[in-house]
This record gives sequence, C-alpha cells and structure tokens, in this order.
Amino acid sequence: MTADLTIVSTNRSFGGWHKRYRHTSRTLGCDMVFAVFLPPQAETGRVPVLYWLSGLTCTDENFMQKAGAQKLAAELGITIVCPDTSPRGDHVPADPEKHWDFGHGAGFYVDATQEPWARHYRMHDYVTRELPDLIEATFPVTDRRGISGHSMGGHGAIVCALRNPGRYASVSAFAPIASPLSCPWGEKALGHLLGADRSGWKDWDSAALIQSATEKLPLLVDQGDADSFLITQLKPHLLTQAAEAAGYPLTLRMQPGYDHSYYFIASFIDDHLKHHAAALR
Ligand SMILES: N[C@@H](CCC(=O)N[C@@H](CS)C(=O)NCC(=O)O)C(=O)O
Repeated sequence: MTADLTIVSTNRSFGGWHKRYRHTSRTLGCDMVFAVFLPPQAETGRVPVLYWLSGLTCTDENFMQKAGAQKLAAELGITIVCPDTSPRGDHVPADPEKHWDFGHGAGFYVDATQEPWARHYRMHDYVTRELPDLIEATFPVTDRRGISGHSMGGHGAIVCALRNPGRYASVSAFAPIASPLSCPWGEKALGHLLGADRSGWKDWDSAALIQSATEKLPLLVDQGDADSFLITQLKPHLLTQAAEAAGYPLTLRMQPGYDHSYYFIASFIDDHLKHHAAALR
C-alpha cells in the first residue's frame, strides 16, 4: 500500500469490502478521505473502476450508504470509488456567504484560476488524475474507468468524460447540472473559481462541451420530474438541445414522480451499473 494512505474503516459487504482511506492530496493541498467498494472478484484478479461524484453537501459516504449499489457491483465485478466533493480543512477557504452551495462540500469539479481558490480548488485534476493514479497503484484494478455522479457530481462526471477523451470507457449521470453557465449554483461557483470573465466557463459546461465533443461515449441520464431543482438549476433541456445539435448519443429518461434524493438514485442505480459494466468489460 502507498505509504501516504491511512485506513479509516473497513466493512465486509456483499462478499467484497467497503473501505475508507485518508491521504494527503498534493493537488488539493489538504488531507482527503475517499471510499472504495471492492467486489469479491478483486480478490482473485483485476477489475474495472466506476468513479462516483456526489452532489452539494455530500462526502464520500452519501452514495455508499444510500444508493444501494454494492449488491449489483459485486455481481458485475466493478470497483466503485467515491471521492469527497471539495478540498477540506480549516486552511481551505470556504463560501464567504457561509451557504451550502459553494466551498466546502461544493467544489464543482473544476480547476480554479482565481485567488483565494486556486491553490486548493482543483477537483477536476484530483478526480481525473491524482485519485485514479493512486487507486490504480494501490488496488487490484485495471485502467478501464467509468464515471457517474449526481447533480453537481453529474455535471462533474459529464465534464470529466468530455474533457478527457480516451480516459473513460463509460459515462452516466443522475439529475446533472446541465449548464453551470445558465443556473444560479453554477454562476456563483464559477464566478468565484474562474472569475467574472465568463468566456472560459464554457470549458466546464456540459451543454457547451457536448457541442465540440471528439469522443461520443453513450451518455445515460436519469432525471426525476418532481425534482425541486429541475427548473431553476438543472435544466436538462439544455443537454438535450446540445446533444441533438451535435448528434451526441444521449439517452435522457424523465422519471415521473421522482425527486432529487437518493431514493431516486437507488431506484435507477442498477440501470447505470449495467450501462457501465457493458462498456467496462
Ligand atoms: N442541503 C440542501 C440540499 C442539498 C442537496 O439536495 N444535496 C444533494 C446533492 S445536490 C444530496 O445528495 N444531498 C445529500 C443526501 O441526500 O444524502 C438543502 O437543505 O436544501
């Protein structure tokens, strides 16, 4: 095991293991905790990895405790890795407004260019490079990677796949923020992290990136039509319009009566795991 990795907890789960680790991230300049679910197949061979990016206010724990993904992941032989959602620590700047939609727990999976954020808020670099390098050097996994996430993490997953052709074999999202350029959550976060000049924001915007995608991984998106953030923040129609204009293979499923919660995610996680497993084999 890498010298810098400290085990936080270990639980047997569906014949595999759920483990939490702490390490010092050089990218983020702080200590970070992540969770990994290792399926039983990882005891005898190497398995592919699905990265899950969580939403606002989450840590590595929300998905692992609430999504109910371990049973099928154990059958399919997929490792799941959940990073935290922002850099952490008293020395890491937080939201000046002390609200929950920016700062700690809300790193938006971009690489900040503005002070005081630029030293620590580099979540894109962390989840696409430092963390996979650590995972692949430490655990019995292959370099076949999938990526998925929820809300802010759905935006993060799509952006990670679109900005890094060849790095992921599969991508999906639950209730993603389709366009941070076009919603209050995104405008606040990108305004801080990337600055007032909006010209660079489109490099971190799913709806914009889809239009110039060079690699067209099939994108599965589930969205509840009773989601309280649907109209004001998530705006999936912007994703649909961009995909149609670009000929991008998007399957967007509006799920009647479902809200933004992990009850919704747990209801459709199996479809997403199968979507990833088919590409990761
Ligand atoms: N804290 C916010 C809600 C934030 C929220 O809904 N976060 C989502 C992601 S955007 C989540 O996954 N929350 C954690 C959970 O449900 O376990 C509120 O009070 O309205």
